[in-house]
Amino acid sequence: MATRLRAGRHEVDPALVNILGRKADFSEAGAGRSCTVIGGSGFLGQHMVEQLLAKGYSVNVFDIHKRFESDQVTFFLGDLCDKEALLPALRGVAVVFHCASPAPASDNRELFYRVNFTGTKAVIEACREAGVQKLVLTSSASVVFEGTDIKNGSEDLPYAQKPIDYYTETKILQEKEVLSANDPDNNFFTTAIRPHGIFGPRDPQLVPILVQAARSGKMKFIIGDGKNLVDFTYVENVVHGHILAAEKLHKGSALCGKAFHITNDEPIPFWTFMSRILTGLDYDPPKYHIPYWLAYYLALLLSLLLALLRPLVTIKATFTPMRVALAGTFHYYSCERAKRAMGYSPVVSLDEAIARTVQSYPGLRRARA
Ligand SMILES: NC(=O)C1=CN([C@@H]2O[C@H](COP(=O)(O)OP(=O)(O)OC[C@H]3O[C@@H](n4cnc5c(N)ncnc54)[C@H](O)[C@@H]3O)[C@@H](O)[C@H]2O)C=CC1
Ligand SMILES: CC(C)=CCC[C@@H](C)[C@H]1CC[C@H]2C3=C(CC[C@]12C)[C@@]1(C)CCC(=O)C[C@@H]1CC3
Repeated sequence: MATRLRAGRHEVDPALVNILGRKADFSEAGAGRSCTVIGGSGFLGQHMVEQLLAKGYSVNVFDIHKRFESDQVTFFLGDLCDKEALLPALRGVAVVFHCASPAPASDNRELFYRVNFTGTKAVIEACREAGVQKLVLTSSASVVFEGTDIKNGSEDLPYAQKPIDYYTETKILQEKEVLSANDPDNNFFTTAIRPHGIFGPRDPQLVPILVQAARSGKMKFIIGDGKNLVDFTYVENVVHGHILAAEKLHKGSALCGKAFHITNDEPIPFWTFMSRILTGLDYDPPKYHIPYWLAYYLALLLSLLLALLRPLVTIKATFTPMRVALAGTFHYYSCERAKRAMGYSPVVSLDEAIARTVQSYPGLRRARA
């Protein structure tokens, strides 16, 4: 069962109402200003909540954890796999944003399947039962990535037949469920946002992992020639894409049952991005090159060795074939479809995004001797 942590909703601060002088709206007819963010305690989820409140929406958060305080939000604590727990958080809202997932690093196949696949089916059923009109899923651009180059990939690329990991395999299953649930006859509309490499203040993964690698002396090598372009997307742009999607999703719109890449539209060499974050925090950037194929086979060898040793010891490698593929190949995507269908364009440039991100992690800055 979900635990409701606060009864009743507060009106938002009138100063935060949008610039047109009226409250923003998810519905054509002007009825729906309420939404639920499933996964609203997470990195992306918290940024979603902040921007939704700033635009004048009223917001419920449904999450297995409560990680922030706000008297403008109604919190519901529960597991999204439990439809009965979801229902109280979904009744009376126009839009559900589903951005909950176990962390990829948890490396737990059973959990990925249960939450991302069967849990998402529970979310869809609960939306239908609660009379929600729109469901916006946070998917991932990696659903089409197989570890080989993708340059300016469009949404027409087929789903990966060999996804890079099991987490991504369940993101594919999840996206298919959500898109096929689009049901205009019953006034239920679905869409999926596919971000890539989300970063920004309070991200618990990218910057902290990178700094940890730098502090333990593992950030010396550039895998490949360092020219491979990748999308890193500032969290506020990802949120902007989600909110636009919810606003433009209605009967007959081009968004119904479709997936959309949301990127910064400024692909950058993977190692330039890493170096800019590292130097911004006073760490040395990697400078020695190691050929891609050598790094890949070394990582493969290491993972085979660890698999052989697994009955005796369990060691989690930082240097894995999947990470080598992420760090050494091109994988950037076109967001033209989102531009056309929902009028998307990034609101924060990559330069500004990197500056804000670096500035937001004073505790990770290198201590000067
Ligand atoms: N961070 C990234 O670079 C990318 C993330 N995504 C997707 O974006 C979404 C959000 O990711 P992040 O904010 O980075 O993750 P996060 O780990 O910070 O947030 C996920 C939230 O989901 C909640 N959650 C997990 N299992 C739950 C359950 N059974 N019931 C209720 N709540 C549950 C967690 O408590 C957490 O608050 C995920 O769907 C992820 O797959 C997609 C592409 C890239
Ligand atoms: C584009 C994208 C999906 C980025 C987010 C994931 C990153 C957190 C990882 C992607 C490649 C990783 C990587 C390392 C750290 C974490 C990533 C940047 C290492 C630098 C860790 C130390 C090593 O031994 C080499 C790794 C290369 C790849």
